[in-house]
Amino acid sequence: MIPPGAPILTADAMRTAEEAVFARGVSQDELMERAGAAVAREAVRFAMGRSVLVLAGPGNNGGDAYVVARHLREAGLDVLVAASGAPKQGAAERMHARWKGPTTSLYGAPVRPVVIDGLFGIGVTRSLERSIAAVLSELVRGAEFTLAIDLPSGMDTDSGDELGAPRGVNATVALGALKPAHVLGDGLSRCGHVLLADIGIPVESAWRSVARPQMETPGPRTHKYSRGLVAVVEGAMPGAGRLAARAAMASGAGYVMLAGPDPAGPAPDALVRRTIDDADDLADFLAGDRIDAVVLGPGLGRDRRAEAFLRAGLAVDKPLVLDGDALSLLGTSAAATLAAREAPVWITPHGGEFDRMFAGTGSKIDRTLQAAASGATVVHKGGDTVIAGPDGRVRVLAGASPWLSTAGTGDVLAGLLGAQIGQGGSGVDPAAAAVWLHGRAAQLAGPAFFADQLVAQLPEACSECL
Ligand SMILES: NC(=O)C1=CN([C@@H]2O[C@H](COP(=O)(O)OP(=O)(O)OC[C@H]3O[C@@H](n4cnc5c(N)ncnc54)[C@H](OP(=O)(O)O)[C@@H]3O)[C@@H](O)[C@H]2O)[C@@H](O)CC1
Ligand SMILES: Nc1ncnc2c1ncn2[C@@H]1O[C@H](COP(=O)(O)OP(=O)(O)O)[C@@H](O)[C@H]1O
Ligand SMILES: [K+]
Repeated sequence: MIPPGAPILTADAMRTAEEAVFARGVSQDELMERAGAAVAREAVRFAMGRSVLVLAGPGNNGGDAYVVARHLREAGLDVLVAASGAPKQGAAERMHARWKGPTTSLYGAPVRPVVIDGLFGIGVTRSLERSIAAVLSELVRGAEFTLAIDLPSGMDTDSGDELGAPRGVNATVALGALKPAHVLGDGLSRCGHVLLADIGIPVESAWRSVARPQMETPGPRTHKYSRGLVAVVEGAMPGAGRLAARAAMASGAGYVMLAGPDPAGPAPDALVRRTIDDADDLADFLAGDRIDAVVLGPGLGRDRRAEAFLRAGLAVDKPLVLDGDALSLLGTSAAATLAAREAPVWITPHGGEFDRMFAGTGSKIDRTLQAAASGATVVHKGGDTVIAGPDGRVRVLAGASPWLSTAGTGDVLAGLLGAQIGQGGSGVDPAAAAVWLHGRAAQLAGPAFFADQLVAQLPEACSECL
């Protein structure tokens, strides 16, 4: 569980935000006291009177840990600090000096039912030594509940790669803002529930976790065309196009058309079918005045006809979603092709498709932003779905149901996005709305669902946004 709509800051950006607070006259001690008090408030609730082992490292994460230990002791709990080297300077050293309770070495610390992990936070620069990682892992495994201060110790803050962090942390209190490691990669399985503590650091960030969108209830003047006409292009695998079309229908589109060489098929009857003979025919159809958004790629195929359909789609001056086979066809020329297009375009690659289209360096957020420099809004899917716009805005949905890893759920997302952009909106906002609805529908569907059943949950997910 990740706090929705929360800012995400890199380690450097967090330090800059912290400096601004110091420049306004807040002392380092005051900020550390706030951080420790915020973590202690959560820790007391979870400890429920059990004895606590506070792990304290040599840096500021350790400084926070000594504050937590003091508060928990004042609350009447039995607290033991296990230190890996005492802090030598600054606020952390002063917090260490204020700790009057028992302290032991990290090595040889006893297992206790509650562990507070304050060894390392955003200052980790290299993999933990094996001996530290092993002790940490053992103490966490032996505990009934572990709460990490800012991050589980041994995470790369900006990429979410684990650098020795233990498994089994139940909750993490993110200080001041989320960091990429709370929402990316290994962080998804290492942080447990992520709680966010406001410690009075003003944070500005173009990067945020996805929040529940606000949808509009149709009014007396609404008609089917004003709610968006979405055209879904069907190809070699008709089921995929139909899933996308049904997802658009079940998420608020006023009118959905399925266009392809042979668009007949099972219900729903409300889906309007249009036979397309060739790419010229498709271009004429898509250019029609009424069409607000085009979805192209699910089940399209990769043959010459599919290529021609893709060219026709790219040439149309309408908001466009490219998914699946369309992305495979774009391949390594994706960035150039997308940059050449003037009308808005969204692409929805999974990790494999993304890697076939873009090189890129850095974290998943960095690489998705680099891809969005092509002018497309990029929805880089996975357990951590990263949405990046050409304007530099980023939205991340972390921790969606892993049951989504079933064929056709990507087609559903493409249709959902078609419905969102058919109703207006640009860049990351409609993409974040589509990804939220997709994730919520998956929660509602529970375990072991298949893509059709995900579509069935979309009206319920929409009802939560009204
Ligand atoms: N920024 C904010 O807004 C606020 C930040 N606050 C808190 O500060 C935390 C960041 O503190 P920080 O910068 O002192 O770094 P931290 O995580 O304690 O680690 C540095 C120490 O660990 C060591 N070390 C590193 N890697 C290692 C390894 N692999 N193996 C072994 N050692 C390793 C490193 O040693 P060195 O690399 O110098 O040898 C250094 O001694 C942040 O997460 C939050 O809790 C709050 O108090 C207030 C608001
Ligand atoms: N382990 C997972 N946890 C959360 N979401 C996942 C996971 N695996 C896949 N998903 C989501 O499921 C969808 C799968 O899309 P995709 O791979 O394109 O499937 P398909 O092409 O079969 O429709 C994406 O929205 C992705 O984010
Ligand atoms: K920590």
